[in-house]
Amino acid sequence: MDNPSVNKPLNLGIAGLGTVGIGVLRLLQNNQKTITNRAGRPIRIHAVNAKNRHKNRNIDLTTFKWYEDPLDLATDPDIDVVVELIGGTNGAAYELVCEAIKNKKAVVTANKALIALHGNELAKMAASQNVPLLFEAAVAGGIPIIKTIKEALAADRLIEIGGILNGTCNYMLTTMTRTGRGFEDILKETQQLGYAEADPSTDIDGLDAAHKLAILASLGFGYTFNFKDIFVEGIRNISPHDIHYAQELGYTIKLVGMAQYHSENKLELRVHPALLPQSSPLARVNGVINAIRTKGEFSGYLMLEGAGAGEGPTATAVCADIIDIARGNTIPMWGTDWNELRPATLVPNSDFNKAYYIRLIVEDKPGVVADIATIFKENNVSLRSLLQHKNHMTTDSENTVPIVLVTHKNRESSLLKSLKAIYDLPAILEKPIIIRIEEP
Ligand SMILES: NC(=O)C1=CN([C@@H]2O[C@H](COP(=O)(O)OP(=O)(O)OC[C@H]3O[C@@H](n4cnc5c(N)ncnc54)[C@H](O)[C@@H]3O)[C@@H](O)[C@H]2O)C=CC1
Ligand SMILES: N[C@@H](CC=O)C(=O)O
Ligand code: NA
Repeated sequence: MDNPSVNKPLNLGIAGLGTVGIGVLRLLQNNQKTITNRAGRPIRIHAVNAKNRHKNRNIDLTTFKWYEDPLDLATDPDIDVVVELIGGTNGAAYELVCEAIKNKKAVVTANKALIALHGNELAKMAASQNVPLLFEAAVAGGIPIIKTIKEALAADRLIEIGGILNGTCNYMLTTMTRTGRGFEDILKETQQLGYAEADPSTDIDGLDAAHKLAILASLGFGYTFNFKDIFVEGIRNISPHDIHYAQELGYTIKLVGMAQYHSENKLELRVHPALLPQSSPLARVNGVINAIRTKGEFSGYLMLEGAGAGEGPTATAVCADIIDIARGNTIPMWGTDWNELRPATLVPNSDFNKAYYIRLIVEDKPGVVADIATIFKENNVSLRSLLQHKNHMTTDSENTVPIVLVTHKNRESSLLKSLKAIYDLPAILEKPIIIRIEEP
């Protein structure tokens, strides 16, 4: 087949020279010959942009044109593809992507926040200008999950997608589990490794995982929904004590992002810490590694695991998109026309139906356990186990004791109602800790 663009170089304009941007420059330089062969044409960096031209990045930028304003990349007639690696949803990144599309440039971005919040609007713009907009790096860095859903699973209807979507949280929880160290202590170390978002609260409070989950759900199920309706809870309240008790019960604590198809126009999307049975495949995914499992009506279960963040893996995903554009792959952004996506509502957490881990700090005196059990009974919450632990959590009182409860599957509204009443008991000394249990 004749391809008019064979051997014509593909010219890139790259905005953002941080962890991912520098990774892309290095990868394109190191593997230039292989990439040219596989792309079928040379791929050249024409111009770059970042906030600070003079920062030492240990890489030679003198052969590229430098723009002070990222929007100049969108209007430069010599640029074919704008690569947005700035991050964030407002301001520079959004404007650059819109301007690039308006100027009929292909766009590659690693920006999950942008795609999660403005994806459908951008898909519509890209379709109207007939340009590709690719974002493999935006979900789970180097794991080729976007391509897998869009291409390999294109024939199937997915009913579940989820897993471990944030490398920073997974690294932190893994290190807390291995060392018994506390949350704050480990946070700084994680930031230095280059995995965390510019504002680490985006990672720790679950927002980054929610961005990725929203993209996976739109792509995999074919729906749009209100991003704010995703249930999101981060890992700030996870203590080494809960990690320890969970281990005693045969579980590991991970931050999970789960999307489930419930019925026509109804989806369940949630991000929260969860107790996973130690024998489950996700429980064994440690460190900065991410893992995503899909369940399709015909394909069944499929799990992909790999580096969800970091310079090399993320750059590989960005460059794969660039190579796709060079090859002329023009699959629409959501794998289907943007106007094929239907609106869905999301299940509120009060309607979740899960098993729960609960930790209470109680005054050790007769009748407390009976009072707790009565409240659960009144609210129709069924318990699976109750363990009273020797107190190694607090030093202030010998009469204080942790109680760890595990429930069967219950409606979350009933559980929350019970816990509110339990917290009102005078013998309950701290706000109850609740962690959902994710069982296969
Ligand atoms: N770091 C990682 O492992 C991963 C990051 N991502 C995504 O990739 C994107 C980039 O992330 P990082 O490289 O980690 O960020 P970073 O903070 O290391 O780099 C951001 C770059 O953008 C530039 N920049 C910021 N504001 C700008 C503006 N107004 N105009 C021009 N340039 C501006 C900065 O100078 C810097 O060069 C984000 O969307 C992030 O979510 C995706 C997957 C993994
Ligand atoms: N901050 C993210 C980086 C990539 O998406 C993470 O920790 O997973
Ligand atoms: Na990816």
